[in-house]
Amino acid sequence: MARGIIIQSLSGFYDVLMDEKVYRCKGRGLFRNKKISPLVGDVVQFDPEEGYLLTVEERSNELVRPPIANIDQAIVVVSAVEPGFNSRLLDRFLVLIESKMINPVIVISKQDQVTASEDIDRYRRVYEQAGYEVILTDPGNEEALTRVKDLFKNKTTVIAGQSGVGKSTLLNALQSSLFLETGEISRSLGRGKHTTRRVELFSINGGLVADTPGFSSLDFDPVTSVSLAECFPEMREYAPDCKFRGCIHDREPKCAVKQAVRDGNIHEFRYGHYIEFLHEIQNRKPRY
Ligand SMILES: Nc1nc2c(ncn2[C@@H]2O[C@H](COP(=O)(O)OP(=O)(O)OP(=O)(O)O)[C@@H](O)[C@H]2O)c(=O)[nH]1
Ligand SMILES: [Zn+2]
Repeated sequence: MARGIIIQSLSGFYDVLMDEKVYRCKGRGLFRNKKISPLVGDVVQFDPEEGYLLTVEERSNELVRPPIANIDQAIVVVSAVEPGFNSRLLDRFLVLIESKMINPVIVISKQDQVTASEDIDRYRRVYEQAGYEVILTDPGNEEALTRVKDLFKNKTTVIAGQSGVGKSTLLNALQSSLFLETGEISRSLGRGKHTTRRVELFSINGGLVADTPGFSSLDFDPVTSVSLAECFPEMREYAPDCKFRGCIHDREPKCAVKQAVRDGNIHEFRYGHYIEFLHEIQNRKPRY
């Protein structure tokens, strides 16, 4: 019996990667009966001679859009300009990624077009202080591209970020064999065209990367008001010192998180976004 990772699925067939070879397999009635639908990223046991999937191993996580399982890492791309740096949107991506137990890394693109570099530098420091790895890139910066490339080793990675921030451009610069389409940003609409569609995992520097943007949906469905603070690494550090158990760091007295904001150890805009997201979650309509 052999063990591999599904890197592509197309109309009933699954391409399974094992030892740098791809085996085209069929699912089996077994899966349909058990209502298991194999996903790209699934670790499977399979029969390489007959070309059949046998079992799907338990997933560490899964996304619905794009449909992909067992993601270790998400590279969140935000651009410094066009579209301009948006910390609220970045924080939304970070919360969703953290809530799926995926490790986020922040890439700030288009550094070659930056005029007010001190602003971007200030953001870099805030996010580094919060506990994130931050890499400033542009297609000509070999040193930064090498840092990004080194992230992929032995991991399954998705690239996330708003349209037009340069996700395809970054992947192209990393591995020209990926040949992703890049679209000129549509200035009139202020957003790029969606040019990346399929879900497929590509080998890159000893790991796998999805060629489609991760997290096309940005609502906080699986996040509760109690679990939200755990999606902010700098809050995880202070929350155990809050006076009240179950403190959600909003109106409670003797809150260690709010104290850390006053002391300047947690950045104010990060806390502000936390409160915004908290109220959004508290006000969401229950679903029946
Ligand atoms: N000057 C400069 N332009 C960049 C950089 N990165 C991307 N661009 C340009 O920005 C535009 C959008 O880049 P894409 O790579 O298509 O963006 P994307 O995030 O893949 O967009 P979607 O496919 O819509 O999600 C293209 O015109 C790129 O040439 C950069 O670092 N510097
Ligand atoms: Zn608190």
